[in-house]
Amino acid sequence: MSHELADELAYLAEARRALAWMLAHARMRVSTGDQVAGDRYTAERLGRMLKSHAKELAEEPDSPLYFGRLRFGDGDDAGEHRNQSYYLGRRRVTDADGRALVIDWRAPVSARFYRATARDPRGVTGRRRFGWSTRHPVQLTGYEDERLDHGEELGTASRLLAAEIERPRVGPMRDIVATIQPDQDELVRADLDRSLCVQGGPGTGKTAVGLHRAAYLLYAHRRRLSRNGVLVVGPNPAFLHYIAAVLPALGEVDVRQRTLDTLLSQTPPTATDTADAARVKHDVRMAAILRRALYANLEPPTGEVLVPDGSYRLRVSVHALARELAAIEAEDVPYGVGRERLRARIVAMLQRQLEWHGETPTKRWLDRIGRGRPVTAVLDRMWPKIRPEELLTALLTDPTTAADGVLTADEQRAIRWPRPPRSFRSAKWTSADHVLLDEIAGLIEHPAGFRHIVVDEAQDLSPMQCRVLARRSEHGSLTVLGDLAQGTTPWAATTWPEQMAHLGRPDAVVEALTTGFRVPATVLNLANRLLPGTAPLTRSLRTDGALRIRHDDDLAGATVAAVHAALQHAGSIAVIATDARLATLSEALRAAGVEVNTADDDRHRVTALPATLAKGLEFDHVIAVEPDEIVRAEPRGLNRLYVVLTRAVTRLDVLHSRPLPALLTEPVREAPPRTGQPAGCS
Ligand SMILES: Nc1ncnc2c1ncn2[C@@H]1O[C@H](COP(=O)(O)OP(=O)(O)OP(=O)(O)O)[C@@H](O)[C@H]1O
Repeated sequence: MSHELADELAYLAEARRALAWMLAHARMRVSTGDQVAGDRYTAERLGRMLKSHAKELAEEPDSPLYFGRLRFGDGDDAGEHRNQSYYLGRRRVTDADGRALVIDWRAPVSARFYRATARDPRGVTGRRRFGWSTRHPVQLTGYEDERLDHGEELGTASRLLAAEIERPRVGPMRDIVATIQPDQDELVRADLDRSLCVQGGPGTGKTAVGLHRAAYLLYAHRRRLSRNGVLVVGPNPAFLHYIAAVLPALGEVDVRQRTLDTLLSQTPPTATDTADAARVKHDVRMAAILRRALYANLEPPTGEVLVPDGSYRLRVSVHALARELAAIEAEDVPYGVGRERLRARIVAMLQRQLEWHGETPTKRWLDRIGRGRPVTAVLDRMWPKIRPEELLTALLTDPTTAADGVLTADEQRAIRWPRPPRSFRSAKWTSADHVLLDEIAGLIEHPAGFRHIVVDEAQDLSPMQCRVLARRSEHGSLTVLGDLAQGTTPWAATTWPEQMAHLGRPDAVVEALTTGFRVPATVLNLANRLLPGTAPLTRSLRTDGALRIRHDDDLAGATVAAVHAALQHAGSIAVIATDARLATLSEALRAAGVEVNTADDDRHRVTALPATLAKGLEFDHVIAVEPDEIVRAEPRGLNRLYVVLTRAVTRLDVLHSRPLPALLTEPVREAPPRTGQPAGCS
């Protein structure tokens, strides 16, 4: 064993002792915590905090304590780090004297680990990456050095990076702290107030960047983001399940992760729209229609306000009421605020009259008059209280008035309920209706917002869905991740500036990620044929992939054979087909004795996945069945097939009985010359 490795092993032993001390110390604090705290509430909170800290630490010995080491030289550019050496890990580890043996990957100095280059070393003379065994208990297996002061730099040629991205995928998504790339790190550590839009082809690390950015922001702005500060929005529950472990592995358990549906309602939709109705309801023109429908409830006054008060009769004239109504409408405040403002102005006018009589109204008097019948009755007529469900029921029962001049007759017909419910209480709502209800609720009262929202697969959001998130980030910022080429909804975005405008950030700069960490070049080349000229420019780091295209009239038999062959290799396997075909394929697999994951049991290696739920996921081995059927199943079927094919990490089998979509078999046409920006980035 070399001296250096021996030194490293000695350091590791010391760091492990320090961690054991931290754990023992945390446990002791758990047991004494409630004696230290003054009252029961504080004791309970403190106890909970200490317990979770102790639990976190107890889990730590199973994972590598650190992944890298930085050494600084004695030059000016080293600054306060002159001649220092740091170990970087997922968490800070300190010994009994408070000396940091491992620093957090999010600490400011760690940025130099990810970004220093031989050309721009930033004071760093040496960078070391450690390799660890993947079996438990983890062992240090070696390291890889870059002497930046000698001009050495591995970049993406790093052996440890290659091993990491080629590691078989099993179970949920993993964190990438050990191998974050410089362009990814720039995005992860961007300022909290900066809204980002990240366009990148399949497997370029958009999801990984978004999640690491959330973890970074929570570290750098812990107090500002403490409660309900950060929200992550993903396309479907399967995707959220897949990414759920990343933030907790980075020590962050307080981030809400939601789909748009679950963000909007605790209860799932109880009805479905026709394709035409959904298209209209997701159109941004609905925002203007809903506003118009809501404000159509304002009525000019028809009589004065008369409040008998002891020997006085206080009055507000029709003219004064009309003047206040117009003034408040022009103030552009939420509808609910407008109503209360009108109430306050009426009361203020009554108050002035009382004062004119030489009386001084008390706060109780003001409250009584404000809530009393004469004022409330006028308010209910002029500025009535409205429930979102009531308004939407009226609109979908008869859209004519509100939609006149905005929607065509056909569009109005598409959203009109064929059989309106008796009351809004018995109405059944679709997923798009939940978006409209939220728009109305937002017009009435601003919703509670988040300081930062990470939105994944954002190309698929409709303008109305974008507005849901814009409303919740009005005083915060957004990280918007997506790929225009993977847009599969009827309303998928065609340009990012337009989508960012719907998200309330028209000026956000579009950043591009162009290195592919998942899809092998052979597979990417095949998938890119589906979208000539529009697939984003991605340079795959993976040269090891295998692609097999097979014609077989017995698709079920061919699928079973392909799964058996795939099971000879390590890693996860997905059979992806249209919903309609999948039932037959799953049955054939089970009949052949293959254990297939279900919604309640996902411990097996094989998943049968509908093409519509594949987005964002990845599998070592993908078996895509009958591409032509996937393309024909929906209007943006080519984009769907593009998503399906690009789920493969190592091997892709394409099985077909019908002819393949022509684009996959035609000779590749010369693409128009590319400018510096990826095609999807316009
Ligand atoms: N710097 C990195 N080091 C190691 N692995 C990485 C790195 N960046 C990304 N990966 C891995 O590459 C894979 C793809 O990443 P991710 O899912 O974030 O890509 P994506 O751009 O969101 O893809 P898609 O658009 O297909 O959803 C993941 O397994 C991720 O862990």
